[in-house]
Amino acid sequence: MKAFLILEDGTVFTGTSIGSTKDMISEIVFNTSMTGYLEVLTDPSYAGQAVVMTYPLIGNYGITPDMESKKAWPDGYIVRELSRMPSNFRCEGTIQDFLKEQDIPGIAGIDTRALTKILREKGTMNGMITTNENYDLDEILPKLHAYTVGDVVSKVTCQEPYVLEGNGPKVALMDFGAKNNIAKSLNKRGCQVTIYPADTTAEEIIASRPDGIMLSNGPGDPETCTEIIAQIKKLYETDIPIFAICLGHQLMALANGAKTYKLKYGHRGGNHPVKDLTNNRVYISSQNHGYAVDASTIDPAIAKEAFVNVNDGTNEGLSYIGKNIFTVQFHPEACPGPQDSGYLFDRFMDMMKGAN
Ligand SMILES: NC(=O)CC[C@H](N)C(=O)O
Repeated sequence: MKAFLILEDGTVFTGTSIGSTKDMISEIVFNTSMTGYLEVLTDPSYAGQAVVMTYPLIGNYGITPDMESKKAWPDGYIVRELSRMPSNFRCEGTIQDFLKEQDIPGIAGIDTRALTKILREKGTMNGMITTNENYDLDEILPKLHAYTVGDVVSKVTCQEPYVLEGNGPKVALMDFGAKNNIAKSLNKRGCQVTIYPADTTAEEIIASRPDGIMLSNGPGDPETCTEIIAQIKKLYETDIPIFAICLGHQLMALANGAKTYKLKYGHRGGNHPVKDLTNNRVYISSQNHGYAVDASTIDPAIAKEAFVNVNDGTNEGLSYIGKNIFTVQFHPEACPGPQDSGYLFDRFMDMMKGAN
């Protein structure tokens, strides 16, 4: 069956329908990872977005147990070619069946390079995937212009707290849409990790007397998370060590008076170089974000820039002055992507043990 991807600027790509055949409107973003398509599909930070994979062949090792959450989150999926014969010793099924099962509409067989060039030059924009050959641009384009995603954190967070047992430090992980490997990375280092819903109050977290607090990644515009930001401000006031990733990093900055802004087309992929400003070392990082902290709005008495993106100079991390708090925009938990910055979990362990 034919499918059409219609962009807000009126461009139309014609391809083949994959997954669900329902109509979908979403923000279209591109990811440059060469593998790890399952981790991308199950990363809750993609809620409210449709993902274009720039790597031309997707699904060649099928469905494997590499899920970063219980389900797939993107609104839509856009690929050049889907593998018809996946092959891997861990393969449990095809991506075609997975997309159908998860009710995610998609389109295959389009020139994803041309599409990515449009998004890179004009910036991220909204789009629609439809199988209706009689689509009417006059009706659709105003809908695309008007579309906004709204509050998505409440859709992806867990409903009840749950625990990963461990004999080491007790970590309270705030789930704004956490990827599984954040809790796993801490648990692997011995931590007892309690995962809390995003609307848990600071008082409740503090009362549980954690040795450390972890603020997770998550979807949407950080500025819309006003209630969570207010709770994070109270967590900042304590002496509890805090480590934050991606959305968590942005929310901690907002809680301390800094501003965030939307990047033209975001950073999504597995090879983004970031520089650690304490030793000028460059690490290759996994990234997935559309917003960034505006470094010029950070109060130098509160925090200093700890990492910058080598490609475009945007902020990639902050270290809070006089506090055991550090935050990064990239993903030390990888999944998918390089594990170069996994040492940051060790730094957090040292903080919790009082070494820093
Ligand atoms: N992966 C994330 O946590 C993304 C944070 C935020 N939603 C952004 O797009 O910038």
